Amino acid sequence: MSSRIVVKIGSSSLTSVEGALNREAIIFFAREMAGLRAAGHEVLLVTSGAVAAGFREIGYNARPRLLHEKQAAAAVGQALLMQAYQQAFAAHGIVTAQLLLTRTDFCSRKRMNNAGMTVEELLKQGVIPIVNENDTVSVDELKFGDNDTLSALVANLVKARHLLILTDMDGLYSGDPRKHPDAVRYSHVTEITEEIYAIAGGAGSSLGTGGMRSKVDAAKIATRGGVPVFIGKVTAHGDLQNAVDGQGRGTYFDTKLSSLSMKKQWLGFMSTPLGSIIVDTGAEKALIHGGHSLLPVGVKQVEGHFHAGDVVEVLNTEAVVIGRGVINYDDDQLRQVCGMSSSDVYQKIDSIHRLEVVHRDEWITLK
Ligand SMILES: Nc1ncnc2c1ncn2[C@@H]1O[C@H](COP(=O)(O)OP(=O)(O)O)[C@@H](O)[C@H]1O
Ligand SMILES: N[C@@H](CCC(=O)OP(=O)(O)O)C(=O)O
Repeated sequence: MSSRIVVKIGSSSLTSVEGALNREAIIFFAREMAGLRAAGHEVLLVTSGAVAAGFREIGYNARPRLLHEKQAAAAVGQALLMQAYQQAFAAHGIVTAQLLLTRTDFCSRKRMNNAGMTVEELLKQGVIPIVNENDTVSVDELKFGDNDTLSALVANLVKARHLLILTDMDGLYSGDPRKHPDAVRYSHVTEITEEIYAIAGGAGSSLGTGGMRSKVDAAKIATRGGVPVFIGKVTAHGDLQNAVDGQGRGTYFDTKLSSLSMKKQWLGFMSTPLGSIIVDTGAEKALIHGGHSLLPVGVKQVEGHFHAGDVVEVLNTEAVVIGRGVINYDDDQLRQVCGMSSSDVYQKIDSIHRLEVVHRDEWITLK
């Protein structure tokens, strides 16, 4: 059956430790993706490797750590990366397109929809869109950093049938196999729990950025959007097709039965919160388990400057983020009424459009 597939390839699979593009690897992946196309699938590629491919060329001895150095290396490496993909796909008669995206492109629904429409047109014309983060213009606090999150957002945007995150490890293990050789592999994860996060650990190889942790983050975003995820290794002919067919060397993450609406996906994973509020345990329960709206009485503290209609992050008393929502108050209004009963709020403020601080329809649980 034909379907739309997003393939994400990490730096560790595309470059050597010395900082050069592994052209053989690119030729191999292009051939495998051409195979998926020949089998009737639509393919989108999210690729890392610009920094890794460019740092030696620009004159650095090791992968740079400073933002402006990484950006400079990416500017050199991105051109090399695209040139290599273009040549490799052209050998199979496939045209490629470059899409460089930033987090802000997803924060604005208009820009996101425009990107979506461009992708649709490219796929319609038989082109393979090749996506990377626009490293040159991304500032630190608005960076995806790794491309795992980006691939999940792209997969949700195009309503992919599968997201395949390819890396140098054949899936998620019970501990980092580099440090724990006796770790065992999970072939299937039905729910991404705290335990799964704990074993995914910190940053990854010397070439990559996100490690397993960011891949699990990505799996959470994609599966909540209704896209099943594979994290694993593709090194031999047929591995990629096997990954699509459920026979891959890696870990499969199931989708939630009821996938989130695009509106809630945007709220949870693409919007930029402009402030945060801390709520008490009663309000936490009401929001997470009761499916209720947040009322002023449950708000303990307000941080940041925001206006009604902005998105804020909601934290519990242990400072853990429990979700995000669209706020119905300006921050100074909310400071005046936090902890108050609803009747007192009406007396304190003359004109409120809504009593709820965050309405349940404008809320997403992230805990
Ligand atoms: N529990 C785990 N299971 C598998 N790999 C893990 C785990 N914890 C950490 N890792 C590390 O994550 C690395 C992959 O992440 P990364 O280097 O960012 O890859 P990429 O460049 O492909 O995105 C692996 O090489 C491995 O060392
Ligand atoms: N946009 C960056 C991606 C950074 C990175 O290393 O990502 P990844 O290998 O996916 O963890 C690049 O192309 O170098």
